[in-house]
Formats: sequence, structure tokens, C-alpha cells
Amino acid sequence: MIRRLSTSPTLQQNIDHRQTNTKVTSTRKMIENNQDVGSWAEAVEKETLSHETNEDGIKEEVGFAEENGIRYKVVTQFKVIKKKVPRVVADRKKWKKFGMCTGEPPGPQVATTYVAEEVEMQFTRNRAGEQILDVQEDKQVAKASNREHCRHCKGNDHWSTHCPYKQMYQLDEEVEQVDPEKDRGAGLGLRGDGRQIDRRSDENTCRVTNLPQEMEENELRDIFSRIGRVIRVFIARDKVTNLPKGFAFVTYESREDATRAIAKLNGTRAYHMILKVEWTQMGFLSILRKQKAREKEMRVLILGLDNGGKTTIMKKFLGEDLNQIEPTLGFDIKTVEFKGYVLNLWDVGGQKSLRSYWRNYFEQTDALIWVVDSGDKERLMQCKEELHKLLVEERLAGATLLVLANKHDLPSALDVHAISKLLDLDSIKTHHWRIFSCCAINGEHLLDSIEWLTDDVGSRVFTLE
Ligand SMILES: Nc1nc2c(ncn2[C@@H]2O[C@H](COP(=O)(O)OP(=O)(O)OP(=O)(O)O)[C@@H](O)[C@H]2O)c(=O)[nH]1
Ligand SMILES: [Mg+2]
Repeated sequence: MIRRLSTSPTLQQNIDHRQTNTKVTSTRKMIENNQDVGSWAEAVEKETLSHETNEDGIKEEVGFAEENGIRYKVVTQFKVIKKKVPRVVADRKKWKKFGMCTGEPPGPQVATTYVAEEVEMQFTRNRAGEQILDVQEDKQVAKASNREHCRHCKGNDHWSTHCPYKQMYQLDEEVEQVDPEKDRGAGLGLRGDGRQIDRRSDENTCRVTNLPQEMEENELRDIFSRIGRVIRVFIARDKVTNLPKGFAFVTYESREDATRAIAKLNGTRAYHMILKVEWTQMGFLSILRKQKAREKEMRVLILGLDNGGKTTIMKKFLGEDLNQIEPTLGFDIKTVEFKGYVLNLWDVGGQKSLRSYWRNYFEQTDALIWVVDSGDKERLMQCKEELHKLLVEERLAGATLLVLANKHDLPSALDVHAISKLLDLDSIKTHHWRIFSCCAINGEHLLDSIEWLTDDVGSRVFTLE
């Protein structure tokens, strides 16, 4: 009789390549044997000798075990894989063993070491980690949509590094990073009375080109302040050398002042240069809107507690097989055309440990689909709390909210009114929202709900052109 005790998938680590190490995974079989030890011990000895590592890298070791008076022959199969790990990791193998393993040879031993679970490492999002994740993200996006996906303009036909709009997006980011101290109040984006103004507003902003290298912000501010109240001056500088790039943006409190500045200051002399002052070209938001309007592209984020049915909903919507669904440990993105729009659907894992990563997906979200398991009454309070936490997120402000009360087919499922009440949806005033009950398994109400979502986003975002 053969009983399988465990299988052990590969232990995965994110590693850099420095030193060769050997990693062992094992499949353990216990073979019950009622014959006397002497008779099969000999066979075991032969087996041990004959079981060298074979061509596939499989190695077998044989041992004995006794349980409830029954003796077992234990055959352990190893898959020997050579893997490069950092030196410190390799060095660990040489550490002296202690406790009950004192004196044992280095490396994993069958009797005491049991690698049972696949471990995926999630790095802290420091700057370097962020870059790693961004690259992974880009790759996953490209893989999923079979097209390249740009982080700046969200275009699907090029990488972020080759984005034709990259400079403009970066510029906007730089504008966002104006040092408040340096700008002494004006640059804070505050009016005299302390009210916040829209720092990205292009309306009152002039673009100044042919700027002499010598010109400092104070000097530029002085020149433009002669016309009217300047609330922000930004000289573009090279990130590495910090040298001026030859252009700047000046934002006035009123559009009238900006108009006068263009009329009066365009063509005037500053040092050896003739200044060019004109209306700023498209800023970040306007580029984005135009870009989106042209492509009719929407970014839809699918969130909710784990096991709610997010992945099932996405797969059903895309007409994919529902038999292969597993809990989502990272995210998945799919691009699909629906009613004349290109929907980028982001399905992000809902397990508690993953929820802190949700915020990494908020940027430029047009719609949020919040998936609820209608049968999971115990977790509806948690579900409500998580949803309301999202609704105060600045980066989700204005996003259309579609609540899907999923698993409607379950006999224990609460109806849509009860769920709406328990989630306190009526209190939501900051987002357009609608709740639908649905069943991801048979697709009931899925199309209606996503049609409502696209119509709602469409009427908000694409009416600009
Ligand atoms: N009865 C029923 N079961 C469903 C429905 N939708 C999803 N399920 C089941 O619910 C389980 C979880 O579905 P998933 O799609 O993996 O859930 P998820 O929200 O993506 O979960 P995470 O990825 O862990 O966040 C699966 O077993 C699905 O088959 C539904 O409408 N009815
Ligand atoms: Mg999932």
C-alpha cells in the first residue's frame, strides 16, 4: 500500500544571482510492509545504492519508520534543482546545526526538514521595491493584454519608457512637487484667505520659454508680478544637474492677469534672450482627458473582500473558463472592448493581508466595482467598513461606484435592499453609485450592471470633446 504524506512545491524566492546553491524539494511515500525487517532491509540497501540522481534530477532516499507497531519503509524523492542565491543565503547552509540536529551534516535532512508550501515574497514598497513592482506590473499587464501598457498615458501600444507624452507627464509631476517652503505661501496652492486652489489648473497659467539660464525664480516672479498677483512660479530644471531647462510656468490668480501678461511680456528681453510668453499647452489632466476621449478607455478597479467572486465576475464577463479560479494573490488585468469603450479591468486580491496594497491601484480609476458576497452575512460589517474607507480616498474621488451583490443564487443570499442598507449605501454622496444583485456563475445581471457603469463613466469623462 502506498500512502502519500505530502507533496512539496517549489520554494520561491526573489533572489539575485551570485552563488550557486542546491535546493531540494521532496515527495514522500510511505510503504507499509509487514514482512520482517531483515528481508527488506537488504532490498533497501540495494535500492539506496541503485538510486543515484537520475537524468531528470530526481534522487531517492530510503529510510524506516514505525507507527502503531507497523513498520514502514519510507522512500523520499528529491528533485534537485540548482539555483543561484545571494551569498548570505548560501552561507546559511554551512551553519552548524544545534539541538536535536547537533552533529548532522549541512543542508536539509529528510527526517527534520519538510518544505511544504510555496512562499511568494512581497517586498516593502521602498523606492527600489517600487521599481521592481512597477516592472513586474508592466510585464504582467503586457502579458495579460498581449499588448504593451504605458504607465504614463495608459496607452497599450508602447512601454512607459517610450511614451510620447512622457515628458509632459513628468513635467506635471515636477510641478506637483514645487517646494512649499520655497514658494512661501503662494506656491502652497493657497489663496490669501487660506483656501485651496487647483494647483493643476491650466486656465491661468502662462508658459515662458527662451528663459535665460541665469534667471532665478524670484526674478521671474518679480517680472510677472508687475502685471498681477502671481500664485505660482515654476522653473523646469534638469533632475540630475539641476540646471534650468529653459522654460517655466507662471500661474496668476486670475485669467485676466495671465492674458495681460502674455500681451505685455511676450517678446520682451531678459538678459540676452527674448522671452516667449504664451498660454500653457495641455497640462496633465487635459492630456489625460483628451487621450482617454480619443481612445474611449476606462480604468475599472474591481475590489472587495476575498472570496466575494471578483475573479469569477471578470472571467464570466470575458467569457473565460470558470473552472480554474483560485484566490488572487496579486492582481490581474484584462482589456476588453464593450459598447464602444476599451475597459481595462483590474482584479485585485481581496485577502486581508493584501488590502493595504489596494491603494497602489487607485491612480486614474474611472470606476470602482465593489463585489459583495451576498451570502456572507458575518462579514458584511467588515465589507461596509472597507468600502467606506475607499470612498474617502482622494485618488478615487469622482469614480463611479458599482456595487455587485454577488452569489445571488445562494439560498442564504440577502436581497439587494438588505445589502444596500447594511452597507449604508444611501449615505454615499461623493460618488455616483448603483447596486445590482448578480450571479457570476450564470452571469445574471452582469451585463446590465456593467452597461450602467460604462454609461455613467462615459457621460462624465467623454463629454469633453
Ligand atoms: N454560488 C456562487 N458561487 C460563486 C459566485 N461567484 C463566485 N463564486 C465562488 O466563490 C469563490 C470565490 O470566487 P473568486 O472569484 O475567487 O473570489 P475573489 O473575490 O476573486 O477572491 P480573492 O481573489 O481571494 O479576492 C469561488 O469558489 C467561486 O466559484 C456566484 O455567483 N455564485
Ligand atoms: Mg480573485
